[in-house]
Amino acid sequence: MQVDHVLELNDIVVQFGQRTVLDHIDVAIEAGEFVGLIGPNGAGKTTLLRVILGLLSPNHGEVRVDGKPVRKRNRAIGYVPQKIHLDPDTPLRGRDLVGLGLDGHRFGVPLPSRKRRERIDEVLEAVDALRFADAPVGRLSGGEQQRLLIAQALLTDPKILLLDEPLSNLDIRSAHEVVRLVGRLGKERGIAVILVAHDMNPLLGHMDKVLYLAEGHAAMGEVDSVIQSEVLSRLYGYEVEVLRVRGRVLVVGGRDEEADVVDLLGGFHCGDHEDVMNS
Ligand SMILES: Nc1ncnc2c1ncn2[C@@H]1O[C@H](COP(=O)(O)OP(=O)(O)OP(=O)(O)O)[C@@H](O)[C@H]1O
Repeated sequence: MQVDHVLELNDIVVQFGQRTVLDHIDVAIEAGEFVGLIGPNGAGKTTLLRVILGLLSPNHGEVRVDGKPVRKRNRAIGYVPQKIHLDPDTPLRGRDLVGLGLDGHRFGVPLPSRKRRERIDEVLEAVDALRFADAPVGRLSGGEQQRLLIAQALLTDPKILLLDEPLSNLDIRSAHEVVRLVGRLGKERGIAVILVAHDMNPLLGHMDKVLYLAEGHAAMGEVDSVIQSEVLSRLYGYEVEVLRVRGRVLVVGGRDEEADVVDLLGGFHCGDHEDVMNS
C-alpha cells in the first residue's frame, strides 16, 4: 500500500560556514501524524522548521509539502511561534489577535465582516478559547495565549502545524493541555503536527513518532524504538544513556572523562538527581 506523505524532507543538508547543522536528513510524515521534534540546544530544530517553512534554502536536498516543492507563505502550513510579547495593558482582545492572521496578504481579498467573524469563532471554538476571546490578550495566561496562537495558525486549514517550543513557558499542567489539544486537532482534522520540545516527557502518550536530532543527524520512529541508548549513542557519536525514572525519560551522557552527567535535553544535572526522583 502506498502512503501519501504530507511532508517529505529528502537528503537535507544545511551548513552555516564550516558548520554542518543538518547532515543528510530524511524525514517523511503522514497526514494526521503527531511528531515530537526533540533535541538539545543547537541541534538544528529551528533550522529544520525554517527549511520546512521555505524560509531557508538548504545547501542540498529537497522539501515537498503535500507533494509539491516547498515555497514561502504556504497556506498548507500553520506556524505557531514560541511566544508573543505583549504589553499587559494592550487593548487587543483575544479575537483581535486571532483576526490578525486574516489580515496578512496570504488571504488576498479581505473577507466580509460576517464571514470573518464566523471564521474566527470557528477556530476559537476549535481550541476551546471562546470563553476568554474578548479579554485583553496581555492579561491572559501563557496557556491561553498559546491557544490563541494555535487558533490563528488554523485559519488557513493547514495540512501541517509547526509549533516551535510551545511548552517552554508553561507549567506542567498547561503544557499537558496544549499537547492534548494539538493531538486532538491533528487527529480530528487530519493535520500533521510537528511540535518542537527540549523535553519529550510532556509528549509521551500523545506523539505518534519522535524525530530526534543530535549532532546534525536524525532518528525518527516510535518512541520506544528511537529513545534507546544504542540508537541515541549512534546519533551523538558518543555514549549516552537513556534512563526511565517513574515514567519519565531522561537522556544522559558525557563527552569525555571530565564531563559531568548532563541531561542532553536540558534541565537535569547530576546534583538534581533528588529533585528528579522526588518530582
Ligand atoms: N543564520 C545562521 N547563521 C549561522 N549560524 C546559525 C544560523 N542559524 C542557526 N545557526 C546555528 O545553527 C545551530 C542550530 O541552531 P538552531 O536554532 O536550529 O538550534 P535549535 O535546536 O533550535 O536550538 P535551541 O534548542 O537552542 O533553540 C546553532 O549552533 C546556531 O548557532
